[in-house]
Amino acid sequence: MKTKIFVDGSEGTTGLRIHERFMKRQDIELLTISPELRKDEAERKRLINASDITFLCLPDAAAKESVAMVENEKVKIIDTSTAHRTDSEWAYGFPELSPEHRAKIQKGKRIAVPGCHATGFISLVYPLIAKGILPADYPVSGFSLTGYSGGGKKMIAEYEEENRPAEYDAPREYALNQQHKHLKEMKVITGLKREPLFSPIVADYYSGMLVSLPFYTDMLAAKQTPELIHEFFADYYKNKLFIKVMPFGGEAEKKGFLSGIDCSGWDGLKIYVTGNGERVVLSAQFDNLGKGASGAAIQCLNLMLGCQEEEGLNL
Ligand SMILES: NC(=O)C1=CN([C@@H]2O[C@H](COP(=O)(O)OP(=O)(O)OC[C@H]3O[C@@H](n4cnc5c(N)ncnc54)[C@H](OP(=O)(O)O)[C@@H]3O)[C@@H](O)[C@H]2O)C=CC1
Ligand SMILES: CC(=O)N[C@@H](CCC(=O)OP(=O)(O)O)C(=O)O
Repeated sequence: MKTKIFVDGSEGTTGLRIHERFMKRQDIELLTISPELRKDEAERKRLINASDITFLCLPDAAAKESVAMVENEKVKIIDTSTAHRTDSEWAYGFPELSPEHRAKIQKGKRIAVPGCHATGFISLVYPLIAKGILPADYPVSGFSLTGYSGGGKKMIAEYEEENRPAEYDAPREYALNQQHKHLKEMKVITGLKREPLFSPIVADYYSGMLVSLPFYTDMLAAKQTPELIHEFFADYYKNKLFIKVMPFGGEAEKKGFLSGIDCSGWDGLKIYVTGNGERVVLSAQFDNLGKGASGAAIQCLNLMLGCQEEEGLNL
């Protein structure tokens, strides 16, 4: 029997990507909403309760409203918004972090898909804290480059507007008040004692991310070198389809540049370890719309359905 799926917010950036990926799948029956009714509460409620699994691709407030509409206790929810990511009743949709995360997604009825910046940050910090390499009270800081699709339909329209301001031609730092919406999940999911100092930067390309976090090696729990940290990550993410730890001293270092766009259109995440004996930089490179949003959401769905984890994804 086919799994009935409804995408609430199917005309948004993330919703469209999720919808597109289902077009080719034989195991799924898509429940669709008429465009003119897509914000109609009664129609959304009807479709949510008629589905086996509903994806929420909505702003936070609307995502909370949708969850409150669930009356059919069999309905499972995969929420791409920030609304439920630190709620312990929800599974955090990042299966590579630990066997416990994977199991909670497989058995779960409520799954929160990680935020895009948070995906890169947590892929780097969670393993280091879990294995005692990074003290939980380390003052973690970092920055993150993102394509403008990370800002959804509104930001896409602003960047693609013919008479846009000249400042859009250059990368722009934001979240200057240090209150970015992903800080909470970065702290709660990794176990850090405080929220990191985190500076996102949006630039003039459609999609792709590069999250980079610097560390002093002598402030880590045991004597570390970039080579040892590289070995650690390669082992931690060994045999993971969606996470590749790139060779130490490989192509990127030979070129001398890491780009924010390299993983655009790909659903996995690459990790780089660079630096020297005193200072090491860990970087996660991926697509904000792939492993940072719709790719991660579909990966969670596949785990819940018990099918191939990579079904319908670009790897
Ligand atoms: N873009 C990205 O890289 C990522 C986005 N996310 C998250 O995914 C969610 C969706 O984001 P994104 O796709 O970028 O946003 P968009 O703004 O592109 O899309 C949101 C969609 O939700 C619709 N919508 C708004 N309110 C309601 C409502 N009350 N009922 C039904 N539909 C509604 C909007 O309608 P309308 O078309 O009229 O505007 C729009 O189509 C957000 O929570 C976002 O933070 C997560 C990870 C990455
Ligand atoms: C460029 C840009 O504005 N990007 C968004 C991130 C999009 C995202 O990941 O949003 P969720 O938290 O809902 O997952 C931002 O930094 O707020």
